[in-house]
Amino acid sequence: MANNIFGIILAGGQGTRMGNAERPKQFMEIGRKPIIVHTIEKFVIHSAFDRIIVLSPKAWISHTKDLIRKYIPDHSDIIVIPGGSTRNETIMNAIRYIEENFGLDDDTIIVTHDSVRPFVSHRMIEENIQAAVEYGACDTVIPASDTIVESQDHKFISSIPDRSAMYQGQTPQSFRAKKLRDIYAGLSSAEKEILTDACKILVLKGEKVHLVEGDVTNIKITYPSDIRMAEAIMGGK
Ligand SMILES: Nc1ccn([C@@H]2O[C@H](COP(=O)(O)OP(=O)(O)OP(=O)(O)O)[C@@H](O)[C@H]2O)c(=O)n1
Ligand SMILES: O=P(O)(O)OC[C@@H](O)[C@@H](O)[C@@H](O)CO
Repeated sequence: MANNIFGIILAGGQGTRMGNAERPKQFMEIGRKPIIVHTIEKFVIHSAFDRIIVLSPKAWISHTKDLIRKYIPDHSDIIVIPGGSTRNETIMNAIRYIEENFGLDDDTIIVTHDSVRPFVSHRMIEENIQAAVEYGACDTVIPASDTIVESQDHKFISSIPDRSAMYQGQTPQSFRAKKLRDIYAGLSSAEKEILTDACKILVLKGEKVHLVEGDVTNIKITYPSDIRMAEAIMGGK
């Protein structure tokens, strides 16, 4: 059966680490355009998506729609709905919307991506779709360039894992949506509490998640210094 494929742009956060009370960081500008617009543009040009669902904080829904109307000429396939209380609740809002409006089955694929990673490439998106169809789930990663140090007490090192087996997670993270939703629904509150991404939902239950090669330029804009880094990357493109 043909896959229904949805792009899920995660923009439901407040950007507290950016320290910018005026607006959440996804609405800040780089290269004279809001970060979220750069990211949406990367998904709009990819023909595989049946729809692109953008999830923003409730208070920023109309602003998001205004930006899309202003910057994205053909925005008929873009839907804007509210995000959730956590990053994974935002993903579950997207899956619920898909189920209610398009139907949800084992062939429904979602490509979830941080709205604040505007330098995602066509290749990463394409390989995410392929891997999600073939393997059911995938994570976009880059090999760790620094040695990873673990400290349980935040004072002394408790372990230094073998760097050759270490990666840094990025996004997109892509899935068969129904399976992700069903496994997430079975997690305890304690299990949900420790999650910082979506792939761990599956990893906690021993499910396989395939690796897709990311890129060092696929940065997540988190702190003020990342804005300068993003402008530099923009300048290089
Ligand atoms: N409830 C949430 C929380 C985060 N995100 C999105 O997930 C991505 C990665 O999260 P992060 O960089 O942590 O964004 P924020 O949560 O906004 O940042 P902070 O933790 O500094 O508040 C962002 O695009 C953010 O908008 C989301 O869709 N819904
Ligand atoms: O919400 P946070 O920014 O703290 O973390 C999000 C990250 O975990 C996410 O962007 C990928 O790195 C997942 O591997």
